Amino acid sequence: MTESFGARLRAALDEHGPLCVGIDPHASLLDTWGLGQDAVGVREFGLRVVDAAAGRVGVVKPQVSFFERFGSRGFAALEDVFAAARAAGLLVVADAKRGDIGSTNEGYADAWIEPGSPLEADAVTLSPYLGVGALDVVLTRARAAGKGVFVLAATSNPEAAALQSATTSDGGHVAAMVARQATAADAGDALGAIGLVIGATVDRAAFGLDDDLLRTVPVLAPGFGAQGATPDDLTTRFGTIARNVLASESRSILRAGPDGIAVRMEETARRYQEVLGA
Ligand SMILES: O=C(O)c1cc(=O)[nH]c(=O)n1[C@@H]1O[C@H](COP(=O)(O)O)[C@@H](O)[C@H]1O
Repeated sequence: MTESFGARLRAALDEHGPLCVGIDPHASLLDTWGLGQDAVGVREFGLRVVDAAAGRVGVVKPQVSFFERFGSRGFAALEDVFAAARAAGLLVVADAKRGDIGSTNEGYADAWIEPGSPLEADAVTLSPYLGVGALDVVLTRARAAGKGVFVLAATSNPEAAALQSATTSDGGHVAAMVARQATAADAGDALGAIGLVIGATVDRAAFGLDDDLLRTVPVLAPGFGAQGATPDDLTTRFGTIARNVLASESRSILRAGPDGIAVRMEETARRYQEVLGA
């Protein structure tokens, strides 16, 4: 039987702690890393981050846009980065933020979480703006294939708060409605396959994202590092669910450059472990 994404994520979190390293080859970072503004540059960047991550963290999160900007060559580079990461035993979260009407979502499931697909990842980020129900096909396919998804609930960027904390017709909040609908079928005692994105910069209470709703839900929490949240926010923001949280950092790690990145990752990973008392 295929091992569930929740079980694989649990094992990665328990072995390596919460740090998830974002692979975001911003144009400015390619320059400082001495790499070209082309598909060769983003491929090399991604492979070097994977090299540093292997054995030091459990999860990497390549940001698709920075590869996509080079068209088919960029996607080929992304395929190589995914393959190298998975071969190194890292879980790969494709930060693609997909989400469309149901029939089109089938194509996204084929692309990002279908075993054997050229862009096969372990999980993909999804936007629920066309309705959580429209994502059902991806959620069902993820569970069946031992893959995961992270649905955007309360994102780390300040512009999102008004929309995501808006009040729904039943008096709750949009983010909580997304959380409830997306994770409804995942009830159980262990981590599920359907995760949520909840920024480390947000006040969960303002979005109705109480612990009760999130007990067994994997949480992808960007906002640590460059956006201002610190490792201590793992416990101050997430409290009793902190052990189910992936603390995602991109620029704060990547700015260490090709020579410093392994040490930066190690130190940062250790800091999160200390916060959790591991
Ligand atoms: O889905 C994401 O990963 C994501 C969600 C969110 O709420 N906020 C957020 O910053 N992200 C991504 O997380 C990364 C954050 O990068 P840094 O701010 O450099 O750590 C970027 O790749 C964002 O696209």
